[in-house]
Formats: sequence, C-alpha cells, structure tokens
Amino acid sequence: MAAQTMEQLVSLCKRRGFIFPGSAVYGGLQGTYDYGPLGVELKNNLKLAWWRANVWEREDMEGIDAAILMNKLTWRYSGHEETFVDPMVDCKNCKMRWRADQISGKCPNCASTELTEPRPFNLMFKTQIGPVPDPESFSYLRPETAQGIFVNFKHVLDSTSRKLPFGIAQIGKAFRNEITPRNFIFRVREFEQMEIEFFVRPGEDEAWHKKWVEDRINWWLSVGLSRQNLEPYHQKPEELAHYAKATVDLLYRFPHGLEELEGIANRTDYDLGSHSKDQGALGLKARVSPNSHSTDKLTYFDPETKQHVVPFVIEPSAGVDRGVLALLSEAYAEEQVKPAPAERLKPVEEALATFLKSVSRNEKIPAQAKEALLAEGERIAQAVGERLPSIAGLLSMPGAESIEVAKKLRGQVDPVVDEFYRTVLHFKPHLAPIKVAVLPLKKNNPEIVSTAKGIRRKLQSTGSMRVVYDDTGAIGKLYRRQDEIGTPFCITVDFDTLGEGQDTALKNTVTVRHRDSMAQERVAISELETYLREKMQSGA
Ligand SMILES: Nc1ncnc2c1ncn2[C@@H]1O[C@H](COP(=O)(O)OP(=O)(O)OP(=O)(O)O)[C@@H](O)[C@H]1O
Repeated sequence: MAAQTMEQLVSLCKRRGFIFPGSAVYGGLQGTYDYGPLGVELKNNLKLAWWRANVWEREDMEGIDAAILMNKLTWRYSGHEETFVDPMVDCKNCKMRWRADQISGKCPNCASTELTEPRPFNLMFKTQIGPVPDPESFSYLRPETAQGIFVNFKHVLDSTSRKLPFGIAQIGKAFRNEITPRNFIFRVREFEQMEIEFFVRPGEDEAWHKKWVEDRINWWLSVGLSRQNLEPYHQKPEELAHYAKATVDLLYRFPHGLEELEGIANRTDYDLGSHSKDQGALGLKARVSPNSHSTDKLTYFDPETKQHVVPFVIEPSAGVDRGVLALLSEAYAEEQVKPAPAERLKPVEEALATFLKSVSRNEKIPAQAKEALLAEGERIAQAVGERLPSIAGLLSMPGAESIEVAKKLRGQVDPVVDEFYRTVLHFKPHLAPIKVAVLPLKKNNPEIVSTAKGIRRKLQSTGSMRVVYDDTGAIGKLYRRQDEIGTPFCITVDFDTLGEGQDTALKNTVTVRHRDSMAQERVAISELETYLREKMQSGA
C-alpha cells in the first residue's frame, strides 16, 4: 500500500518531524520547506545510497562539489539566460499568476477564463555579487548543478587521467523561481539535485543513453520504489529541449499524479561545445551560440585516434526532494493490527459526521482549505474501518483547528487507533532515518534502563547506523511510534534480560521486534551487532 493522498504525508511529516513548512513563524515562504530531525536523516540516506551506487561502486565515475555561485557568463553560454523560461499568464479577475502550460484555460483560483496572453518568465534568481551596487556585478543562484560539472570537465580530466567513457557526479542545491510552487516538496523554489554528466564518444551515445535509463530504473527499485509506480516516458520530438537528441523521463505515481522524478537526456556535444573557445575548429554536431569569452577548449584527446574530440553527454538528473517524496509515499501504509468491532467504530463515524457538518457551516475557513478538508473527510467517511488512522491527518489540515468538535473527534479516534491500527513507513532498512530503537520495558527500573542505554551506546559506537533510546511511553505505544517513522528494528530490554524472569536461560538476551511482520525474536546481547548487520544487508 502507498499513500492515497498528499495530506496523509504532509501530516505525518509535520507531526513526526520529517518536513516543516519554511519560515513558519513569519507566515511561511511559499515554495520552501525545512527538513526536520527525521527528514534530514532520510534525505542523507537517499543521497548516500545514490553516491555509493554511482560513484563508489562504479569504475567510471568521479564526484565533485562545485560552487553554487558561478560567473554569470556560465548562464549566458549555457543558454539559461535566454531559454530557461516558463510561459506565464495572469488572471485578469483575481490577479493570480499561473504557468500557462499547467492550467486549462481557466484560473484554478477563481475559475475565470479572462487570462492574459502567455509571456516568458525566466526562472533564475538574480543576486548581487560584492558590496558595490554596480549593475554588472550580478549572477544567478544556479538553477541546476550540471553547469558546475561542465566547466570543471577539463580539471577533472587533467587531474584524474580518465579515459572515455567516464562520468562526473554531483549532489547539491538548485534554485528556481517557480511561478506556482505546489504539491508539497514536489515543486519548490529551493531543492537538491543528484546529477551525472556521463561523457562518451560520439556514436556511442545512443547505446549509453539506453543503458543509463535501465540503470536508473534499477536503482530506484533498489531503494524501494515499486515497478508499477514507475514509468519511463520517451519525450516526443516536439517536446525535446533544444539541445537534446533524446530524453526519457522517469515518471513516478505520486499522490497527486504521475509526474517526473528524474530526466535522462542525451545532450550531444552541446554543453562542452557551448563553453569552449575556437568552436569553429571543433566539428560540433550541436548548434551553439558563438563563445567569445571562454579561455579553453573542453575537448578530450583520444589516444587511439590521436584526435581531439568533444564528447557527447548523457545526463541522468534526479531531484532529491522528489525522491524523498516518492520514498515516503511508497513506504506509507495504514494497517489494521486486529479488526475493530462495529461498536467501537460507530461513535467515531458519528463524531466524524458532526465534524464535517461543522466544517461545511463554518464561514471563517477559506474556501480552498474548506474544500480540501471536506474532500479528505468524505474519503475517510466512505470506509472509516479501513481509513481511521487518516483522521489524525485530517485534524492537522489547515482550518481544522478552528472547529470546536475536532477535539471530541480526536478523543474518540485516538484510543481506537492505539488499540487496532498502526501507521507504518515500510522503508528499506538502509534508508530508514533510525535503524534501531532500544526500549526499556520499565523505565523506573534502574538496571533495565542502564542495560538498555548500554546496548544503545554499544550499537551506536559501530558508526554504521543511527540508534536511539526511547522510554517516553508504554511499550505498545513505543512500537507504534517507531513503526510510524519507519524504524526497522526495536530492541526491548526486560526482566528476562536481567535473568529475573521465569526462564533464566534468557539472561543476557533481548527481544528484537521486526517492523514489517511485527514478529519478535530473542537474541543474545553479544550477537546483536552481527544479527542486525546481517538483517540490514539482506533488506529484512
Ligand atoms: N521546482 C522543483 N522542485 C523540486 N524538484 C525539481 C524542481 N525542478 C526540477 N526538479 C528536479 O530536478 C530534476 C531535473 O530537472 P529538470 O530541469 O529536468 O526538471 P524539469 O523537466 O524542468 O521538471 P518539471 O518539468 O517538473 O518542471 C527533475 O526531474 C526533478 O526531479
């Protein structure tokens, strides 16, 4: 099961500390989000998995980390100053601005069809460089990481003696002044990319492009996305960017629809050619603007043919934030631990109906928020038995806090959820923000507590996983909480561990509980590290 609605994810992310709206205490800043304690771990794990697979485990790749600020000439010759634009329209009625290619002739805010003609809007953020307000002293925040790789092509080649084919990988921030940021972290103004520029001999580009599409699909599967939610889309000739010979978009079935997660383009010799001097002598296949500023030829000397060539580029370019959203969505499940009897569900159904009635009558909730609340409420009401845990998300949506009966609904829901349901994130263990939670059965027993803390310290000292200690609730509640944040293993220290239980043979053993199956096993403390490492490697 995956997330059905974005609200489920937004609510969980805020509630448990994955992702928060940016600058919230000042009313927010549209198109920005902050990663919280668990979000930063998840994001780092995703980036590390990508770096491992694409840099460490390959023999044909190097990594770099280039500056975000670049000489503004980079953006002239890359083509971004001229062509990195989206078509923008204004609604003449409510004055909202939209991307013309994302709406169907009608303002999504007020439904007016009175729109201006589309006009180009450049998505780059301009910024002043240096203390003197001279009109020429500006540059842009990079809208992609790729250009930092192209301008370093010669540096990497000369410092590593690489032979074609080889690639350069980079992970870093990118900024786009999106006209309509939306869908949580799917379209934002500040985000991260994981990009590879893979340099090949002209003529070998098509085979490498095909190979990269397969590799990238396989990698997304290896981090847990399912094949039925991932669709390669071959761009039609009229859809291709001006520099691209072919592009395959990997689309993912996000809660809001099937949309781009990664693009894999065959960019020909456009990029290296564009940033080179003496372009006329290079035999370029791509059409580039004349470059009168570059100080170097970005070519490769082929030792076999004894000729200088401009390599073709295959570019797999993925969004980190869209990756995080896909992982969350794929991993999310609301599960019934045991069936809730009808007499326990009935009061919840009634409280939900009262809540929705109260929402629809409330005039203070803005129209859009009200519509979203009612839609989500109706979805839950259609099958309360299955969707009960979603009510927590419903109650944290904008507008819900102003409804008085919300408290009553929460009071009805919480005990039923605690007893019969769980929300769980089925992350692959290597992506889970926390790998192991060590829990004391009794937090007021000093020996149990010190044993549990000792186990945490020992496991943490291996340096290979994040391990936490948690004693802030009863054991059942602690298991649910760890399920909800995707912790694959919980370790419980109890009286048997101390040798004070009925079976003294269990001394120095602990209970290991598995998130997905909820199965429990008894494992010797001395074997925990090996046991967990093996389970983690096998993805269990
Ligand atoms: N505004 C954004 N917010 C989050 N991620 C983004 C954004 N723009 C691009 N990305 C990510 O960077 C990747 C490569 O960028 P690219 O320029 O190919 O995107 P794009 O085709 O402009 O995306 P879209 O058509 O959705 O605007 C995308 O596949 C996406 O994962």
